[in-house]
Amino acid sequence: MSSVIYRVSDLVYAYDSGPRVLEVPELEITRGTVTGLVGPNGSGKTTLLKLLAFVQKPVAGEIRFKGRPASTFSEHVRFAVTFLPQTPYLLKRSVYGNIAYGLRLRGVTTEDMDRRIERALALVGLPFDVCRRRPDSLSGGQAQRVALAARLALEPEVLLLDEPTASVDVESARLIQEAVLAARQVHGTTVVVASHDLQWMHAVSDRMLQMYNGRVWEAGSKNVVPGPWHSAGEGRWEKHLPGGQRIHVPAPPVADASALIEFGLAKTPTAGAGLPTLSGKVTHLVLEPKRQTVAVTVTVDRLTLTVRVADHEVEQHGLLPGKRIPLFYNPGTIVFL
Ligand SMILES: Nc1ncnc2c1ncn2[C@@H]1O[C@H](COP(=O)(O)OP(=O)(O)OP(=O)(O)O)[C@@H](O)[C@H]1O
Repeated sequence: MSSVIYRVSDLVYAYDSGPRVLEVPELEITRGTVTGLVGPNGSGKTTLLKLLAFVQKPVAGEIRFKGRPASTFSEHVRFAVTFLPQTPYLLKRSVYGNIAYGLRLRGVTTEDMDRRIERALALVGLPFDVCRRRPDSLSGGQAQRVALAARLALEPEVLLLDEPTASVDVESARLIQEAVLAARQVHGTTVVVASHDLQWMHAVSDRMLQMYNGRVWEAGSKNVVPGPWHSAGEGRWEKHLPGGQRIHVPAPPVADASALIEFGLAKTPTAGAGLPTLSGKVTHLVLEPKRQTVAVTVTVDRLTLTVRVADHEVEQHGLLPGKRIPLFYNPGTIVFL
């Protein structure tokens, strides 16, 4: 069995006849992993999740699921993939009725039903007697956990979650995190989750993808740097930062295009030798425990950039908030979005 569960190629999506809101030349998702999608509002996270859920049809390109091309009506994806939208809808019936609904559709028998519902509720930290309650008597966090339990009860191969912790309390966010990790561990569920909660994402995801303007790339040291870019003559282009520093780029397609730039920590005399550098101040550090890395946020004039370093480098180089550090970049590798 291949370890790749999704293989996306040349995917394009646009709503009605509007502009392209998603362009993914290639993307693979490995079975049994948790992939986090991060990006600003409108960057395309929900759109990508809906395409992976096969509830929307791409304008162009293909999504292969378990090695086979899949469409919105494919039999082999219908029961394998389940999607929890940002504001899940609970039916006007008891909690039990809500969770049982999907199970009945899949032909689960009555004896199995109670066992699966109890197990799913336990995964999200709710007792079985919540079954009698009506959705309108639940708090926002409980309702979100019931909606998640309804998906977990299906023991799906793929669980797609859109902002599962957006409007829940801290305890619910923790329980949702545990439920996601348990689903992966117990059933080998592949999870793709979009969230703005970076700390939460770092705790659950094996891999993080960054989205911006409908594009996707591995999150890490790449930063979106907005224009405008100014011509410096002789084919040279640069951004003028308010403190007087400049970022040199290849010719942009339009003067206000955004550039994708990878920065490195110029920590030794040889790292980034010969490449241009910027001087910035460390503002905060976020531990990424699963990767044993730390995301270092650095402010360069008024531009906020992120650099990823191995966790041992933090101590080694005394990276503390307030410390001034040099960052290098390679103008030859810069692309425009
Ligand atoms: N139903 C729709 N009709 C037209 N355009 C849409 C529709 N839904 C989303 N869009 C547009 O598609 C783009 C991507 O939106 P999407 O909801 O996928 O982003 P997102 O990253 O999930 O945002 P958020 O973090 O706010 O949920 C945006 O420009 C948005 O305005």
